[in-house]
Amino acid sequence: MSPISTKTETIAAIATAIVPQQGSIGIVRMSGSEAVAIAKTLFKAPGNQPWSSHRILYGYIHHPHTQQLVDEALLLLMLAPRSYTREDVVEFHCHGGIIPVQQVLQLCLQAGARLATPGEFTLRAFLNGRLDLTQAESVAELVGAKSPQAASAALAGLRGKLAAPIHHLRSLCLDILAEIEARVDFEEDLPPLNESEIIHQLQEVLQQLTDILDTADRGELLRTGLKVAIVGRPNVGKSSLLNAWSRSDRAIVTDLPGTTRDVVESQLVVGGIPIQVLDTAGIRKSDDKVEQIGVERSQIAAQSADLVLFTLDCENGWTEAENEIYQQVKNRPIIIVMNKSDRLSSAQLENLRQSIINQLDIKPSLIIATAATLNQGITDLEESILNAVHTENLQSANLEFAINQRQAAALTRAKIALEQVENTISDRLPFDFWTIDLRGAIHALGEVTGEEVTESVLDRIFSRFCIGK
Ligand SMILES: Nc1nc2c(c(=O)[nH]1)N(C=O)[C@@H](CNc1ccc(C(=O)N[C@@H](CCC(=O)O)C(=O)O)cc1)CN2
Ligand SMILES: Nc1nc2c(ncn2[C@@H]2O[C@H](COP(=O)(O)OP(=O)(O)OP(=O)(O)O)[C@@H](O)[C@H]2O)c(=O)[nH]1
Ligand SMILES: [K+]
Ligand SMILES: [Mg+2]
Repeated sequence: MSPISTKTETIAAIATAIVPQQGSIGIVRMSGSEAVAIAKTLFKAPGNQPWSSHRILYGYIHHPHTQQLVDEALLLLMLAPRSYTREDVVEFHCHGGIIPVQQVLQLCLQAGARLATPGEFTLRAFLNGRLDLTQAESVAELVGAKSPQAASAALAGLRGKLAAPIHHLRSLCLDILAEIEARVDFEEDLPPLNESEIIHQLQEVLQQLTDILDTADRGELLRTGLKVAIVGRPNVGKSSLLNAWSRSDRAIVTDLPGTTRDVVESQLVVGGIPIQVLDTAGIRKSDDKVEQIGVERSQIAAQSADLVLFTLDCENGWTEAENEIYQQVKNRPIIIVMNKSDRLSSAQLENLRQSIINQLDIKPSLIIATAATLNQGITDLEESILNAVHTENLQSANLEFAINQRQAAALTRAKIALEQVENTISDRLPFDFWTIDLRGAIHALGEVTGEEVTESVLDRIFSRFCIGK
């Protein structure tokens, strides 16, 4: 055990995904004061391989009492403070699957370690000052990333690209607070406050906060993504569209109207945005009890979607049936999909497009043509979706990280508090009033970095991690 580490409970967990009969290597890790001592009772390294930090040892894991052989493995030792948690860390790199790692974990627990709670390794990295809270949150976001773009934003966060400016802004606010507080306590002994300088600094902080807050929409898109519902009357080709788009046979397609009875889901990624696509039952009045429930579910799906792909059959054009359904969904963001475009000449298609534009008063970029069964128009569909969610702003954002909802909420509180300070100054209220809101802003910034955060907030954040992280 390294001299600077104090005694800590030793935790253990399987750090890799466990899948029966799969995964060539599985890792069990331990962190805490007893990690090395426990490892030494389980792991025998032939020859004289030194147990020194950042070394890999080769050997065998045995049951400490029966000497029963459990696995042939590698052991990685990282001694405090040079480890992820800043405590002594031992990793057993075992054979994959589920049996070796579970047996090794059991041995660690029997030898005195306790099973780690979700995110507890990263919690320790945070509590021991290796990561601030934004970096710790980025770890979970990186693991949960559904696209390379989401991973890249998380990695920027992990590398402190958000932490650095927030720490900087907080310390600027602390400096301003100190300046003002000095006047509250010793007004007579000090030169007068340079008010315009303070106002200038506040404006600077507010501008940076605004830039950072502008990454929230991108964060939301990259993390949560979009729910897109394909809606329309029966037989227009909704399920065919889902299949063409997801390059699968996910949904049943037949020439019978009323084929889809329940909502069918598929996951896609478009421009880095995870998209949950819902194919729905064609909307019409029906005496069939099952179909009627399906239609109700279509309506619920449309209302819960971020975007509705309102699909029609080009051959039938825009009919009264379309009008009726459109009335039900027009409160949602909509893209009109003219499917079965292969059934029309390009002149006819253009006429249909124009008549829809005239009737609905809708932006031309929100009407696209597809021929689902021929896999045509999918690229246009995706472009139109990215357009509809304004990703041009998202891509030009020159900040690599993207804040999450918790961070956005706290930064908004900080922004409002600083705007309040500006008001207090222009209203010429006494210094005490300035400091109240300034402290509020400092506190909110501290909630982002984790310098001022309650146990329950930490619990909420780390409980979303997986075990072993
Ligand atoms: N096997 C393994 N792979 C892994 C991890 C791990 O813990 N184990 N990681 C876990 O998430 C990530 C890598 N992150 C890590 C971050 C810091 C340290 C570490 O030991 N840092 C020390 C020593 C640095 C040095 O020697 O220069 C330090 O920062 O003091 C290790 C892994 C991804 N891959
Ligand atoms: N020519 C042509 N036929 C299509 C196209 N898309 C779908 N179809 C055909 O239209 C019929 C209905 O397709 P589906 O995908 O089942 O339509 P749906 O809207 O899901 O129908 P319901 O689930 O019954 O509401 C099938 O026979 C498809 O092969 C297309 O782009 N062009
Ligand atoms: K059908
Ligand atoms: Mg269908």
